[in-house]
Amino acid sequence: MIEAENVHFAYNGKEVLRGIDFEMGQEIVALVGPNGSGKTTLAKHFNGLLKPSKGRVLVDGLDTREHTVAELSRLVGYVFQNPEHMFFEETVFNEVAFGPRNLGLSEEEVEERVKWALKSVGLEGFEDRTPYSLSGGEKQRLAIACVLAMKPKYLILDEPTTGLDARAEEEVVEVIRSLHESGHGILLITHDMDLVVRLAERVVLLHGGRKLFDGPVEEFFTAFDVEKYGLERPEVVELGERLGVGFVRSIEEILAKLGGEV
Ligand SMILES: Nc1ncnc2c1ncn2[C@@H]1O[C@H](COP(=O)(O)OP(=O)(O)OP(=O)(O)O)[C@@H](O)[C@H]1O
Repeated sequence: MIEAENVHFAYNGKEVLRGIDFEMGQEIVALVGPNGSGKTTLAKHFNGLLKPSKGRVLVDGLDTREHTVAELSRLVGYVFQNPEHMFFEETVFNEVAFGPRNLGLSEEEVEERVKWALKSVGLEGFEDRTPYSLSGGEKQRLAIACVLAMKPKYLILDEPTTGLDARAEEEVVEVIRSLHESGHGILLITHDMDLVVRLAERVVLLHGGRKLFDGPVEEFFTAFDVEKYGLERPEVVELGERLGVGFVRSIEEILAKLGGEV
């Protein structure tokens, strides 16, 4: 469980988190909100990169103020936006091996983890490639593999599909689904409401450093005024309503519901 209790945080005296309460387990939670609302700042509290100026954050009961980022990254993996800027090794293998080697694991264990992490994101066979030669979607999956190799229980993914074409996006979505199915809790920071409706179980909306919504994705898109916060309702949700089939997350669901009525 990741728990935030009344978290406040200020950069140079300017408060950007104003008393956030939040908790999540092994679920997929979408963290949304306009630019500058505090999403990244909040997420950075969950692996200890930032510490609250007031309130506290607990990760599986560990108070982040009492533990280092290195300790917390074994529990919470953070995949940053545009992760390709963080690659520095010459091969995909070494890129993924970097974290486990730093943990002091034997080379045999390192190899096992690298294989497993690359397989989890569908990049088997890419070991000897240079990270820079990968496509956008492959780079994103490599970044996930690097974090996964630390075997974290929770993953924070910051805009994991931005800039990807439809096919690459689909591959990343599949990786996220399968990580969730294998028991990871996933915090998805995104501006993409289509991604939210496809993947998330719960939505948390930040605005001006405050939490204004925290609930099921269905309630967010049907009972909450998302447009007021500059967010768009996904087309599939609009379509479902117009066709009178209620809340749906995909075209397949619409077809299934219509088919069921015929
Ligand atoms: N290192 C920093 N120093 C000073 N101010 C910062 C720093 N990082 C973020 N801020 C400010 O804190 C506020 C919240 O920023 P944050 O990056 O958490 O928002 P966000 O919701 O993730 O935005 P976006 O959707 O644009 O990524 C913004 O006003 C931002 O300018």
